[in-house]
Amino acid sequence: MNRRGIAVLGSTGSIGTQTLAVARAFPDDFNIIVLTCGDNAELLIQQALEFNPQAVVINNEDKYIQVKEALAHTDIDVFAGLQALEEVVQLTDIDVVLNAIVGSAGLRPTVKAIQKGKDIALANKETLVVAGELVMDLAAKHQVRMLPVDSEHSAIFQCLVGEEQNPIEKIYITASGGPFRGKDRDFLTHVKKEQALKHPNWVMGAKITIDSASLMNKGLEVIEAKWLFDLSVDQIDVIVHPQSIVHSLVQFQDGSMKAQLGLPDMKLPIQYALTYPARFQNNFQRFNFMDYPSLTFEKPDLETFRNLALAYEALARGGNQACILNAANEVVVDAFLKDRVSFLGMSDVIEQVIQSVDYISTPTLADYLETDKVSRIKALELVTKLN
Ligand SMILES: NC(=O)C1=CN([C@@H]2O[C@H](COP(=O)(O)OP(=O)(O)OC[C@H]3O[C@@H](n4cnc5c(N)ncnc54)[C@H](OP(=O)(O)O)[C@@H]3O)[C@@H](O)[C@H]2O)C=CC1
Ligand SMILES: CC(=O)[C@@H](O)[C@H](O)COP(=O)(O)O
Ligand SMILES: [Mn+2]
Repeated sequence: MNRRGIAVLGSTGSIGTQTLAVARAFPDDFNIIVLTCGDNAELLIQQALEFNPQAVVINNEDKYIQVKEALAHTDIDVFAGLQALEEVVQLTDIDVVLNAIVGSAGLRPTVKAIQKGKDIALANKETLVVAGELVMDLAAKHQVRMLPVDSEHSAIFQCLVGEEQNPIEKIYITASGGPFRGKDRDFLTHVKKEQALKHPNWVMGAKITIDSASLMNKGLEVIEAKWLFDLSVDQIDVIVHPQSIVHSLVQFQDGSMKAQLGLPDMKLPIQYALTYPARFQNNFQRFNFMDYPSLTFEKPDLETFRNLALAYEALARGGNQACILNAANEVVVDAFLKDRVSFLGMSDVIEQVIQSVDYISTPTLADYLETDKVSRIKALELVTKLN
């Protein structure tokens, strides 16, 4: 494989730092061209000094001077703001844009990168939740590869290698069930962010960890899978698997099922997205059957965890519904992390926002951006009213 030029969007986060750990292990194979972050200037500077990219972007414009001054003795170009993010993803030496931004803020840079013909390694599931049809059509038009980083989608992607001629009958997306698996609504009435932030198997950023606890993460992943693998809603099932060892399964037309297994470690799906179709030797910890004598499976509880049902409904209705769901969810998760809404209140607000924002059947990019904005305003209003 030629040395691959990589842009890491969201390099200071959980996926971003693990991506750089992978890049660090294979300096002859990966060349970091761009690093970007939201707010964490100190870590961005440290990463830039280690990887010597062509450009860095910090979204928070107030921190531009701090980064600029710290890198003044280097050749690294320093930029700030969303517009700059959309420009740097187009740099000639970039082959793959690994998008590890959290939230719908990841959509516009993904679109720009695709339009410039860059392959996308996608952790930022919100991009496909908000505008899956538009993004996948654009990727097909520009012959760009959409390489999943999300562990379940990477698992499905790996199961599909060599199966290009064989239609999928069904996929099973596994869910850990989160820290509140088996709990009832009485229990959930009183849970606090400290409890919700304790994921049983994965160490991740705060937003996705809350999504896992509320099962919204699984809802977003159902939508992400629909677009990545071109499936209908009834071909996508969720199965709770508390050990997070089976990362997802594909069932083919003859009833045969393939699964991908491994320890819960995001470095593997990140590495596979960057080396695909090759597999590189590494020293990640190996699975030991004796540590997991029993792998178990159970049905998700959609009545207690309404977010998963809401996501299925939004996907079935189509248009801008999943965009509304996602925007409302981003607002309520932020509010929950600030103790401004209760755990169960999050689904109440999301449901009300979906009911109140106008439906658009075939949205353009501008429609999605406007829907995202309007839905956030509505969700904020409802959160404020609840307080
Ligand atoms: N963590 C995981 O294991 C997994 C994550 N994912 C998905 O990957 C994505 C990233 O998740 P994760 O790494 O956990 O999240 P983190 O919160 O840890 O990191 C998010 C990154 O995005 C940056 N960022 C935040 N807001 C903006 C913005 N408005 N504009 C530009 N950059 C921004 C942050 O910068 P800063 O910190 O400097 O503010 C940080 O670098 C999410 O979509 C998540 O669902 C999917 C599967 C697993
Ligand atoms: C690592 C990863 O891909 C996460 O999306 C993970 O799946 C979250 O765990 P849950 O199954 O609890 O949502
Ligand atoms: Mn996942």
